[in-house]
Amino acid sequence: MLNLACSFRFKSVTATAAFSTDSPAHVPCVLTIAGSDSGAGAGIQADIKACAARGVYCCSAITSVTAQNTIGVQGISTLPAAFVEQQINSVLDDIHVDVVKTGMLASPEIIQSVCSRIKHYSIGSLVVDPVMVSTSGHELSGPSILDRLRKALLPLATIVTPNMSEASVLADGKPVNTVLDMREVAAEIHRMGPRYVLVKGGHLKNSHDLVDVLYDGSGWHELRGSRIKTRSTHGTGCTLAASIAAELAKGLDVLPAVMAAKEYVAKALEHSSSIKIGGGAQGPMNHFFQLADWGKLSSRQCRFDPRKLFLYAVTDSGMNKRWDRSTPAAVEQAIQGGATIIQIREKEAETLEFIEIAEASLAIGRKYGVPVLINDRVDVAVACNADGVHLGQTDMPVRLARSILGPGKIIGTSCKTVEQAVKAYEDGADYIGCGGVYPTTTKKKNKTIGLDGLRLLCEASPLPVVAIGGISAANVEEVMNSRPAMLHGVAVVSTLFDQSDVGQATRDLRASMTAALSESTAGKVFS
Ligand SMILES: Nc1ncnc2c1ncn2[C@@H]1O[C@H](COP(=O)(O)OP(=O)(O)O)[C@@H](O)[C@H]1O
Ligand SMILES: Cc1ncc(COP(=O)(O)O)c(N)n1
Ligand SMILES: [Mg+2]
Repeated sequence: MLNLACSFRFKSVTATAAFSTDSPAHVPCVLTIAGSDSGAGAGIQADIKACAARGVYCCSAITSVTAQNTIGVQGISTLPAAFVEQQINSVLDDIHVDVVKTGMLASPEIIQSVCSRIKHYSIGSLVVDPVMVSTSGHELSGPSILDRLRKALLPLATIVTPNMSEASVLADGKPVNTVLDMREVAAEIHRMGPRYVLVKGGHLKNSHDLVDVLYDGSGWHELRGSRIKTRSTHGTGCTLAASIAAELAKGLDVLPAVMAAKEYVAKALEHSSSIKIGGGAQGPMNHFFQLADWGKLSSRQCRFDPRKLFLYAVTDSGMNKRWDRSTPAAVEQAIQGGATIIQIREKEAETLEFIEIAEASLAIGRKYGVPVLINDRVDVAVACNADGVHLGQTDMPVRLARSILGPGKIIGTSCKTVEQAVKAYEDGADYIGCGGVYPTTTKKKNKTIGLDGLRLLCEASPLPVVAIGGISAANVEEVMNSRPAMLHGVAVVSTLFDQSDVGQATRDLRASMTAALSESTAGKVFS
């Protein structure tokens, strides 16, 4: 548990501001203009759920009402454009909306009305999900809308998010079957006016990985994720677009917003594979898999669980080479021995080799549910969709890394002083690595702060702390018995990896930690 005394001291200023009556906090707000899905897996219903799950308020203007379920679409009733316009006026005349998101717009007249309202209310952030065919394969908007979509709506869009078949239709039937096709069609659609184009790869065939391609007018970002085996894919596109709108409403730039939204959709899919709603081929997702209160999520996705810091294994390429074993093999042995979090530290590897090592280690971590972080290299972490990064004081600043990685990734940073710890908290870090507690050869020129330095920082830190530096089974009891309030674990390098048997070394360390815990008298910290 976090020590409230410590965290309260640093949060008291924030807490006062957050609860002061004279300036109520601004709640990020999205207006979705889309169709209703009676099955509630897609459309307006998905948008409102996704926004709520992301901590954002969502208003709605309904364009069509569909009789729909997990089997398909049984009927569509499209509303008059004037009434869609009236709904939009009602919202925007009264409520401050940060981002507008459009879904199913089934007539050219409705598109015209939407464009006129976007201009009239000077909406500066617009996410267009060009819904044409539902995931169940039913046409939702026909070719009659294409002209207005391309010429009137796309030029107003911050980002447009077609799936592969929608991208093909927008590009006059150009085949879109491969990632290369996705890159090319994204550039073609970009020429129609949107600032960003995200071609979604959920329908990529014969590919273990899923790739979404984001094009910003000058370069492409291939956002990879593993395909999740589930029937609960109804509404994935709506949910992604609404989540992007929610992240933009919270102030993220487009790339981090897309990445945070992808992360959310992937987690929702992972948590939905067990739910069984409806009898059709595509069931809905569980948007609320991480139920949390409004305030917490709007600033950051679910809080980092500090228990993950308990036995923190930091790999070392030199040691693994010395013992003639690959880093992924060492990672698996450490996890099997009881490591609770992994950091891939590759000081000599070239970028490609680092990415390959990281991807292989991530696959192992995901198999055991153990987070795998990347040391220093945010670019490598983005490239392999790692669970997060650990940054030194001279690496990329935490605040910048947070803006790139979004709220869903774990960011740790090394601190020796209380000032560094407070700044890490203010900049959005999840935990602090504090050391070197004892002299160590693993990190050159590393000032040793001793147990006193560790205790001093832990007592003042607003974030969970993991101790690092020369820690082994021989001295871990002393570290744990010092029991500073925010200490949640120990990070070790040579104790595990400069050994012939990593698994056994990990088990020995864990046994010493468990023994120290059972004898300790101070309050529970290593929970
Ligand atoms: N089975 C899956 N596993 C992981 N991600 C998926 C899966 N299916 C879709 N996605 C993701 O969901 C988002 C929506 O993609 P897609 O399903 O192609 O859109 P649509 O629902 O509009 O057809 C994309 O980010 C895509 O990568
Ligand atoms: C009313 C409505 N709007 C949009 C979709 C697209 O759903 P998906 O996100 O699966 O492409 C849908 N099926 N129904
Ligand atoms: Mg879609």
